[in-house]
Amino acid sequence: MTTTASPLLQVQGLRTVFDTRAGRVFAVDGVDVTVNPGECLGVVGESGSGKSVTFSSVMGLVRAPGRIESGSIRFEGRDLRALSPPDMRKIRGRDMAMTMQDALTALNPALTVGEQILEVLFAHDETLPEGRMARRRAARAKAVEMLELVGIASAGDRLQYYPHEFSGGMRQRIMIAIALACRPKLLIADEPTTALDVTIQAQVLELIADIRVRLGMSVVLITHDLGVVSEYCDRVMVMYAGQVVEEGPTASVIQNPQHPYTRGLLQSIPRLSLRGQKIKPIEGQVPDLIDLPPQCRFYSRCSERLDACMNRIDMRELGELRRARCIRLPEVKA
Ligand SMILES: Nc1ncnc2c1ncn2[C@@H]1O[C@H](COP(=O)(O)OP(=O)(O)OP(=O)(O)O)[C@@H](O)[C@H]1O
Repeated sequence: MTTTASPLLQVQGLRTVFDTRAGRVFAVDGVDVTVNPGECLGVVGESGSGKSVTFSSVMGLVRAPGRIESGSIRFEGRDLRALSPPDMRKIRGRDMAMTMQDALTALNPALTVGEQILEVLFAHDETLPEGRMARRRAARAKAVEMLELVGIASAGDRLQYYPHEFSGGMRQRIMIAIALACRPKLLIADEPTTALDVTIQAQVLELIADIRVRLGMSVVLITHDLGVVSEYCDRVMVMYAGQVVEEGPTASVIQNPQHPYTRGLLQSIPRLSLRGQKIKPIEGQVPDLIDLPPQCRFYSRCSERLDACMNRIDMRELGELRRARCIRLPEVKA
């Protein structure tokens, strides 16, 4: 993917916190994200690393007790944090859309899937004709088209069905259809396959990959699975305890991981474990995000730690569009 085109999404220094009874949770702490037009960015990391909160922040969907404390979020150059709630609602749905991990709770159980797709189209689709009946007819035709696009047969009839009448895989497809109703430029798919069995997982991922090419959109794929990233993503961003710890073109990161955490992730999955090495899980726990010491966040779990890792560790540019947050790495001066 070229780096010369202006980014579709550019996030800099994002900090999102949750004020809880136990204290302030630094869920996202100084995260930078770039998504270029047409590319697929994989976001990987263990549970609680801040993947969902980062992209809920981008979508303007963080709710109290959470809030964005600082950072800038630009979409096609527009500063999203400066937009009014109605202007942000317009962008959400029309220009960028996010599908949630659990389709059953994300969909409205009281509305048919047709009503839910129509709701999005009526709110955002400026190409619908004037006049109540003509508008409804055109929107219905588009809803059928979207269900067909995500591979749902007898789409016209299925518009009358409620979410619970579909299987888990079908519900994910419906959520994708709703997200795509207005042909957004960016689709953020948060763990689209978590609740699904392996065959259906592959179908949903293929579907997203296929639609991405057909609609020419960018995709952010949030996942625990580096295997999925290696198959579908141009670039990967590895998150740990609210920070990005490594980033770069997928093949380069997977063949030559620079951060000990990325190496740990690779060794903990069967398909991609480095040649000749045994599969082994990363020992220890993600640190408590409330009381974070200034040191490297991976310190307590890192087998390569040095005394100097007790200091604050910044991201280092490594050349070839790669970056990692580890003191052991030589910095490349541009
Ligand atoms: N509503 C909330 N209240 C308090 N803390 C929260 C809330 N939502 C998220 N967090 C904090 O933010 C951290 C990051 O959450 P996030 O959902 O972004 O992780 P994730 O990497 O997407 O994990 P998963 O893969 O399990 O979805 C959590 O560990 C939690 O500490």
